[in-house]
Amino acid sequence: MKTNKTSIPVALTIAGSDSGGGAGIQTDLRTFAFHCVHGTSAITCITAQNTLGVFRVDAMPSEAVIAQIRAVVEDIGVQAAKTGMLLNQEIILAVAQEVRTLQINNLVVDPVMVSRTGAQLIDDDAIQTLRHELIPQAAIITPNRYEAQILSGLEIVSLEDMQNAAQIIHKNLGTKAVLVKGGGMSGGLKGVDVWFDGERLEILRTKQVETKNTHGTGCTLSAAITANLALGKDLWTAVQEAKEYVTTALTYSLDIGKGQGPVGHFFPLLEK
Ligand SMILES: Nc1ncnc2c1ncn2[C@@H]1O[C@H](COP(=O)(O)OP(=O)(O)O)[C@@H](O)[C@H]1O
Ligand SMILES: Cc1ncc(COP(=O)(O)O)c(N)n1
Repeated sequence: MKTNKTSIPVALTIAGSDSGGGAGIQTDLRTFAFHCVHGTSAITCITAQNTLGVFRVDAMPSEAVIAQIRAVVEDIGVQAAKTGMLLNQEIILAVAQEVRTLQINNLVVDPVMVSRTGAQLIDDDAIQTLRHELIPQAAIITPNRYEAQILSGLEIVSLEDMQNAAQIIHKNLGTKAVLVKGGGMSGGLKGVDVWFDGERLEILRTKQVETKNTHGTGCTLSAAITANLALGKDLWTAVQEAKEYVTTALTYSLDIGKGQGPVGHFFPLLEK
């Protein structure tokens, strides 16, 4: 049988495993695949997790995280990368060092600290390291409401607060662009995100999707941005298209488990 040798963009996710398959590495790889981007991974930790919550977290040794990143980048090469749940200070330092040394470009940092169910997903001392070592190397960071509060020091209840937080985070943390996500907001702001890149302050609005099944929205959005960057799109286009992708995935979210089910990626197949 003849094989087709296909050249394809490659993206890397450096993140945690979600046993329930709704967030983390599992949803990142799925998102890459639905963008026709080859997905590679460096696993930072293993969570025992389902639609009801996170029950246990086991960290990978930082040397194992470093080895995975090097194995991928030195052989296959990546056009874009994202970070998700990095868990502790040692892993964040290791990742920041590798990103610098291997000159990984197009880095999307999803500063996973607190889930929308309120579960803390990172050690307290790791937040400072994330802020000073990794975020300055990012093309874009994508904090949710609670993460934006931690990074900006502002309490966020209104659209104006989201706009102020995006500007403060951009000024203080040295990233090229910031997207403050509104999934944790109330008062009609759930589908509303705020972008700031030092020049343009933009509001990305979509319809608010009425579903309890929102597990994995943040991971899906940052993975879709990463996939779009790997495909060669500029940052603003990558964000706009990723926002459309996550909105559709929410519309097709999966009613599985007893709690918050995951967003659904199978919409192109279901619509056939
Ligand atoms: N109910 C909803 N309707 C429409 N968009 C939503 C809804 N919930 C979340 N989103 C969108 O999903 C993306 C992820 O945001 P968010 O849920 O705040 O992130 P995280 O999962 O990190 O907490 C954002 O683009 C946000 O606007
Ligand atoms: C392993 C892992 N990584 C990230 C998240 C955040 O998920 P969400 O996209 O719902 O904010 C999670 N719950 N588990």
